[in-house]
Amino acid sequence: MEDIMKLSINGIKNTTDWEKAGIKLPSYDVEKVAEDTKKSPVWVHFGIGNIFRIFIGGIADSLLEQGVSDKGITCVETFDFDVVDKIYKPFDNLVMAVTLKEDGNTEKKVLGSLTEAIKAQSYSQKEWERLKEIFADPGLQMVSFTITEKGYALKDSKGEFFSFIREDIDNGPEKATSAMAVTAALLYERFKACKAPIAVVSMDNCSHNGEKLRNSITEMVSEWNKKGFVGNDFVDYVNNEELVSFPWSMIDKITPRPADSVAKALEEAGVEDMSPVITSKKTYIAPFVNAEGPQYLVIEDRFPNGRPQLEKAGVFMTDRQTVNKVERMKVTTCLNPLHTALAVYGCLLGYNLIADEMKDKELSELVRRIGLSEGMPVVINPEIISPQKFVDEVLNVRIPNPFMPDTPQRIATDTSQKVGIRYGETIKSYVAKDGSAKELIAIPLAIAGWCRYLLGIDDNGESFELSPDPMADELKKHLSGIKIGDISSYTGQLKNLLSNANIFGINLYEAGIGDKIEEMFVEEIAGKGAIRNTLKKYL
Ligand SMILES: NC(=O)c1ccc[n+]([C@@H]2O[C@H](COP(=O)([O-])OP(=O)(O)OC[C@H]3O[C@@H](n4cnc5c(N)ncnc54)[C@H](O)[C@@H]3O)[C@@H](O)[C@H]2O)c1
Ligand SMILES: O=P(O)(O)OC[C@@H](O)[C@@H](O)[C@H](O)[C@H](O)CO
Repeated sequence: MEDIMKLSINGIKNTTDWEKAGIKLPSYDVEKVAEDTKKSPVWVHFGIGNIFRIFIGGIADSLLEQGVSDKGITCVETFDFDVVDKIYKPFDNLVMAVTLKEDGNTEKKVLGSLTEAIKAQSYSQKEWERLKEIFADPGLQMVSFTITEKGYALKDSKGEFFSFIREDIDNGPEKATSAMAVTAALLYERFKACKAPIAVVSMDNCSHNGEKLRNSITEMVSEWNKKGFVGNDFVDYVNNEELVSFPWSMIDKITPRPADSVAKALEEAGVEDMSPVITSKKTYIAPFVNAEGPQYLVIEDRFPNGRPQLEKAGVFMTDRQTVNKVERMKVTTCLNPLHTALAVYGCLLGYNLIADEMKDKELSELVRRIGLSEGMPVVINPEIISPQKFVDEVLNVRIPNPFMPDTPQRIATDTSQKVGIRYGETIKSYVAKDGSAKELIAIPLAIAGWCRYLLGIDDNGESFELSPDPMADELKKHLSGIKIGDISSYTGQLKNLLSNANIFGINLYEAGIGDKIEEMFVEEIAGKGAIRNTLKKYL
């Protein structure tokens, strides 16, 4: 029996057991770093889930290990308070980072760089006052975000404010609840306290993420201004990029939900209480995070109050144009569109592991065509990373990594929020180049697959649970009346969806592929096995 090791500040004091188990520990003084960071915070992060913990937390850990920084990250959650209560507090904010290599080896390191975890609840005076204090500190340099794409949205697909955003607008900064309102309210505190500059950095997978974050924050502030909650001087502060900058970024590291197999291996090595939890808000999280080794973070170097030496931890610091090119390369052509195709077809064809799908002749061909034949011709080379090398690594090393417990079900989450970026941008590039996107086959097939996925019935006729999506109810309504095995039940139900430029970034009929997608979809509802047959026909 191994000695029991507890992931806690006291637990990691007995270094020998951890070393014996092959788990690296922080060489810096975790308690001192936490104490110093609480006294003068420099970096706050919102959306403190899996990728943040291993990748951004790993960057801060690396800077501490190298001695180029003596501060960690202050973690803030606006959405899922269970994350703080179940995963941060019981483990003294420590993270067990597990890297799953392609050769089957794993690297394990405890990260001590997450120094405080705060629930942003404006109704809880203690936590709200603490947040105000942090934002009032002139030394605070940056606030970053991984709150998922939907965390930035203020309006629904009809262009109306969501009801929770409407409440945030009506209730003003003191009662903010959503991530955007909380951020705007805390920037207001900073403005009132010191007017010091700050960088507000989205690290989510959305195209032009900095612009998206900026638009949402400035819109919230403008609505509050109209209602008299904040003055014009604050509006000017938030709109002045010399004072409040919104750098663009590109982030890349496949970070699956925590796997039971990894929890078991850690427990067998002697680390106690490693079980994953699924919170009531459906965050899949554990005291550990499992992820692949490759990682890329590219950030626009626009930090008006200075910044940690991120480049020392492998972050590419560059200009906005280069970030935009890298981001387009990854999110719109070389990685995420492939992922979404594998997500929807994986659910339809009964897969539970992305790596297994790469052994499937049709699915492997589908993503090769999306990335290599259809995506690559419209990629603009960002120079700092080679698109060809990048896509080759994605297709041949990263997605097929058999040790990565990544699932189509995870990637299928919130697809309605992503299709516009993952496919719409490439479709628009073809329209700009050739006048239409008619020559595309694999991308329309991926979109038809998503529509077919929304029926929640797989290729064997068995029903499956759709992954969460904020538009799920609305989308299901679009498809009402469609029956598998009865192609006459299709009477044009997809037309509203496929013509919705809010979802796809472009009206797909105007792009010349709406009819083709309908045709593929109808072929896919013909009966059992129709999805497989359709893939074979087109690939
Ligand atoms: N996991 C990956 O492979 C990966 C890779 C690159 C980029 N990303 C980006 O990071 C995001 C988060 O991924 P993750 O793996 O950490 O997910 P996760 O589920 O582990 O964490 C998501 C975090 O965002 C918060 N959140 C969710 N919805 C929110 C909302 N509406 N408003 C505010 N906060 C909200 C959650 O509470 C949680 O803290 C992704 O959506 C993507 O944009 C993820
Ligand atoms: O994180 P999401 O939900 O935007 O998308 C799911 C995956 O495609 C994504 O997480 C990838 O794993 C990631 O983009 C790789 O860097």
